[in-house]
Amino acid sequence: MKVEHQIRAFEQLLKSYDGVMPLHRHLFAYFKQNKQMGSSDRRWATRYIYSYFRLGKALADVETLKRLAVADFLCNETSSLIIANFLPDFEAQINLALADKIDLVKQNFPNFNLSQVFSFDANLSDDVDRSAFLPSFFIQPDLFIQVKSTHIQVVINQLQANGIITKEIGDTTLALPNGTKLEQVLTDPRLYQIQDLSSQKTGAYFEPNKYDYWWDTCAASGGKSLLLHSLEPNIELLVSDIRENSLNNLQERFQLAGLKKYHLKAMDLLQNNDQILHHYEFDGILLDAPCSGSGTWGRTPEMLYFFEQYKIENYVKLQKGIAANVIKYLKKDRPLIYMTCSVFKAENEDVVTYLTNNFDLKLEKMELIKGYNSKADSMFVARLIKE
Ligand SMILES: C[S@@+](CC[C@H](N)C(=O)[O-])C[C@H]1O[C@@H](n2cnc3c(N)ncnc32)[C@H](O)[C@@H]1O
Repeated sequence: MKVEHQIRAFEQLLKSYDGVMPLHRHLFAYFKQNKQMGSSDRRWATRYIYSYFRLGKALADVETLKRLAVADFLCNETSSLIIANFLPDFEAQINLALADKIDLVKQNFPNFNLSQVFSFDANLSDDVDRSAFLPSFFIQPDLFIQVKSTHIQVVINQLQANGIITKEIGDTTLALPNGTKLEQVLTDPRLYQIQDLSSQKTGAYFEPNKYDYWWDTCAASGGKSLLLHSLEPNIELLVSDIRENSLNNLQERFQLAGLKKYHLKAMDLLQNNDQILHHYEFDGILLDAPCSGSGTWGRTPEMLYFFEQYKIENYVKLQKGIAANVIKYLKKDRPLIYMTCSVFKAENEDVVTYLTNNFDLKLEKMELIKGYNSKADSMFVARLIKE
């Protein structure tokens, strides 16, 4: 395929995308509309546009296609027509270690500044290691699944029989290459749950007791509820979310996992819900809050390019507002588990400080679970006890 053809396909795709919808959804719609693009065209256009956004705001003054060549060089271990055409001297270096590739780019583009890849540096939680976090955007994260320890060997066998490189992480977690089509390989969907590694690690903060009644306040399709249930199968749950359709998905997942003891309510937790909830008292509350998602931008690198700073404050208002409305339904001495998939201090440690300063809550422990060294997302979790 000629490079001109790939360039045209990339430029048209880039022009068509405004950052409003997630890039993977845009690509799905775009390829559906552009049926003349064959599978190879689609694959290259996808690789190029993801590489392009992984560069964030770095080298903004460099011409688009040259910038794409730098991005594609940093993000891939195989060459491309774009690299061969626009950075021919780099082509032979495609298999260098990432740190060496970054050095090579710096030597050739003195304006290259890693901190412009993620241009919200000043907002990061304190213990993010910038020197590991920033280059992590050039590496595609893995796909993680949680599997019951009793089934893990069956699952590994099925994956390996299909030639899928499988990394075992602990007794119940597997890391797989991103894009693995699990439903085509694993015949029984009850055997596994897709859940990021850091998300799985938040479970260590839940500490439920047998027969507890917990509330998953922002349940979406139920990832954290399923994690809680895997830790304590006797638990009873109230699950809620403002989005009714996400709760439909949750019901399917609960059925597959055999989670039966639950009640479901679609609720806007910024409103007063006393009419519905006045008699409720929970042994634990999960608040997996709506957030910027900045800990997951390795999977959605378009956000490095399109996210706007002012949005952080909007999320903080949501987080504080929802927390303020749910705490009163928590029993004394029991935990509120506050979580985000953000790496921003304002959404994490600062919200915790707000909660301990304004409510009868004491911080037991908190952590920014760093995924950037494990090809995973980063998450924040805090365990706060009602006094
Ligand atoms: C980070 S997601 C939750 C992910 C989920 N817990 C999981 O593990 O898959 C945050 C959720 O908060 C919900 N949400 C946003 N605003 C809300 C509100 N005002 N009241 C209730 N839920 C809200 C969103 O619909 C979204 O599903």
